[in-house]
Amino acid sequence: MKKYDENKSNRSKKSKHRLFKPRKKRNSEEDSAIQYLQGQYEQIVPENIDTFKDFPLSQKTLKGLKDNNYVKPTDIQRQAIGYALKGNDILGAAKTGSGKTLAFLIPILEQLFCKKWTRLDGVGALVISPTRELAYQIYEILRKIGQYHDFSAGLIIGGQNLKFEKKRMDQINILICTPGRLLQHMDENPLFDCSSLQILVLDEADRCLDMGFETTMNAIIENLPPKRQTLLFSATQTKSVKDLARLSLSFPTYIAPHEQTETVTPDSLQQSYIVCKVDEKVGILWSFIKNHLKQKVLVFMATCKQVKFMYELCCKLRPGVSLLALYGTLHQEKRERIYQEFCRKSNVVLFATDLASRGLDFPKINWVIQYDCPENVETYIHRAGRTARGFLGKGDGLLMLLPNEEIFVDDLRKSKIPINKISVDPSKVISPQRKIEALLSDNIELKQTAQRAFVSYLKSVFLMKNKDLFNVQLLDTDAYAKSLGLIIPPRIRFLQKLQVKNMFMNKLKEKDNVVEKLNSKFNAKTESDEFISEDEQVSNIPKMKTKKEQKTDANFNFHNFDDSEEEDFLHVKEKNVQLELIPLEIPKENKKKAKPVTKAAVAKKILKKKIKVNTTTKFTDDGEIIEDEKRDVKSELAKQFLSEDVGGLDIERAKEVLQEEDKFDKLRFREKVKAKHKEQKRKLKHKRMEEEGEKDDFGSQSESDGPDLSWLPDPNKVYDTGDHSDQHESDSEIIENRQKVINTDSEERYHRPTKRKLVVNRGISQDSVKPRKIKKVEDISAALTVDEAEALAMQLLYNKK
Ligand SMILES: Nc1ncnc2c1ncn2[C@@H]1O[C@H](COP(=O)(O)OP(=O)(O)OP(=O)(O)O)[C@@H](O)[C@H]1O
Repeated sequence: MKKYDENKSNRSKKSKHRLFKPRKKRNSEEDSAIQYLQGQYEQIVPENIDTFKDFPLSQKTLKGLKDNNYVKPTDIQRQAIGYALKGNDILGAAKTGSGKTLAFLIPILEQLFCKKWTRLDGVGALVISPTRELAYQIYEILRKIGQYHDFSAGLIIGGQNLKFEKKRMDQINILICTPGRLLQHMDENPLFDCSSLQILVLDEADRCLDMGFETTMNAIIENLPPKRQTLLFSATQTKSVKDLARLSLSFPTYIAPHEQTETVTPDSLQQSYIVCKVDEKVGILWSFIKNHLKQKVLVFMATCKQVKFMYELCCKLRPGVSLLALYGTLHQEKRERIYQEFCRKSNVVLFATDLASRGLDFPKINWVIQYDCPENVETYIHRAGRTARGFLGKGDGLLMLLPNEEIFVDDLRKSKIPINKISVDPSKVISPQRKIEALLSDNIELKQTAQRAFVSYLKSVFLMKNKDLFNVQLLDTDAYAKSLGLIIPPRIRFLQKLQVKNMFMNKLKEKDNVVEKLNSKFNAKTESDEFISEDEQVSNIPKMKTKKEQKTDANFNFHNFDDSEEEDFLHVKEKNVQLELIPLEIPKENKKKAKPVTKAAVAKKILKKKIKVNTTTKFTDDGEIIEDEKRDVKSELAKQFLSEDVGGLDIERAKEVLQEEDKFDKLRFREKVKAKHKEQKRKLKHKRMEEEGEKDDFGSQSESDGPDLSWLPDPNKVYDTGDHSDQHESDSEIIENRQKVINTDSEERYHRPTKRKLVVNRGISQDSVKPRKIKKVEDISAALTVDEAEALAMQLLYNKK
């Protein structure tokens, strides 16, 4: 309250600058009104309350209620408001749709009014709701009935602009929030301060305090001032002492106006159930929708994926009514839009998860269908309670159960829920299976959605706590897949794993039985063995097996277990009981004692073995190590640095080393670039040559044909006189040489290659381009004897003539 006083003084300082005289008068009026109201609190008798005016409420609140047509309080309002005004902690339980929201909003307004709460006083009341939609709904009702008050109210829920919320947190008096976002502000927002909190309200308290929100709620409660008023409301109120202790309630008043009534659900709610096979569900729901086109229907399903699929499928099948879907994985804006659309429309079907099961007050719902069996009775009550709300509300509920789920009806009846079995007229059920199959074959996305829906449903059944009620093994998965239009049932990995695990457990059990048998047999045997001579006993002891043999025996028997093997198994065991039992019966204590291998231990081991971690060694085909240049250090400085075995890291030194290494890296890089350029050039050249080759193919003769020398004059015609027989040399060598000389000579005359001139022009030394053939002539002349040379000269002269 200290802060409150400080703020009051601040306020008076500020007000000096304004015209404040008339306000002073009003203040005194207000004070006396507050005093009067507070004096009346002790005299409230719930039974005497007929209208809201009978409560000692402020004019502002009464006006707000009247404007919204709230004249007569409901049972829970009549009983709870009085105690709440007195400042008692309250545990309120009343049927769904019985007006619990006003039962806590009116006391909040009144308490803050009586304490003259202002913006500067910070958070005075905190309302926590399990879902965003419910928080939004409470916020809207508060805005309506509190319109004449000067308090500021804030809606703090996930999916909204956190920055925007953060800036305004210090100006909010009444905070409506979801647990997650509230904790986020508590942790991250320095402007958030709830040290002067007066009232804490948990709507759907049992849900807020259950396992799902446990840690978040514990953290929130820790941050709240212990001196406060706490109000808990729900249709299925928690009575758990543990929960109440968590909230440190001080002598809470338990208010349950409907506890003595015959039913826990609204009287105007007509409830029925049907039993059908899992593969009939889609057909029945589709037929129901087709037969209730002029109604407002809410269909609850177990998972988001089912909702998504059913919504998309029905949209494609076009039943002739508006369709909506509401589930947690949708974007917040979309969720809000759908919520409002469903509130507004009258002929509409909404597919939803349990997100919409608690607290939401959709107006005038005709039917609530529970397509999948609810987790427990509480969930059933909240789902069904979305219809038949308020004073005049009426509605119907339909629960669809599988044959094995029919036992759930007993639980419902035990919990005072009147429900009747009805049967479906098969002639009225139109199964859209063929259409669905056709749609799925055309639309791969829809098919994938169907597959996900299929798996998610099985998973949800598998994860349910109540195994008597939910048994995934009893589901005809193939038929169910077909009903969703999936001709080939999707793989259900978690089920396959489960089956393997079950098999494993069964075999273990069988083994345990065998071991027990063996133990008893062994005991019996040892007793009888006492009468056998020592020698005989020795001969009966089998040869000791090595550990490895024991292990393989055990494994073998384990994996290939059948009756015949059991015989062998028993036989062997009888002889060597001690050995065979070891691998089978691993004492649990021993298992526990096994030290977990820590990362540090692994690192130590590696260090001991001197293994260089994070290194890769590459080998050639011949087994030689390929050196990785990138990893090896090159500079002397780096080598020295690595060889030093000093703990820690000298950053300056490491920098120097890196700089040194950098030089080598640059060199390596340059070399690489050069090699790359070279390769590019080579490729370019190769390409050019190929292109030239291609040109030849099209332009002239191909290379393989050789150059066309047909235009050259025939050397024989040029040099020959005609009679070759006379000129035949006896010596073959001379003929050969002579021929060469003739060729050279003719080449010189007719084919002086221009290329050589070009080469000379480029400045290449003359020696390197010396015509080889001239050299050959020199060689030849050198190799000839004097006589031969003379003969050759004569011949040449003769030819010239
Ligand atoms: N005094 C009243 N007079 C007329 N209508 C009322 C009054 N109180 C509540 N209602 C109407 O009754 C409906 C249900 O109220 P509310 O949502 O508070 O119920 P609830 O008990 O919180 O339900 P649930 O358990 O499902 O959360 C609302 O439409 C609300 O406007």
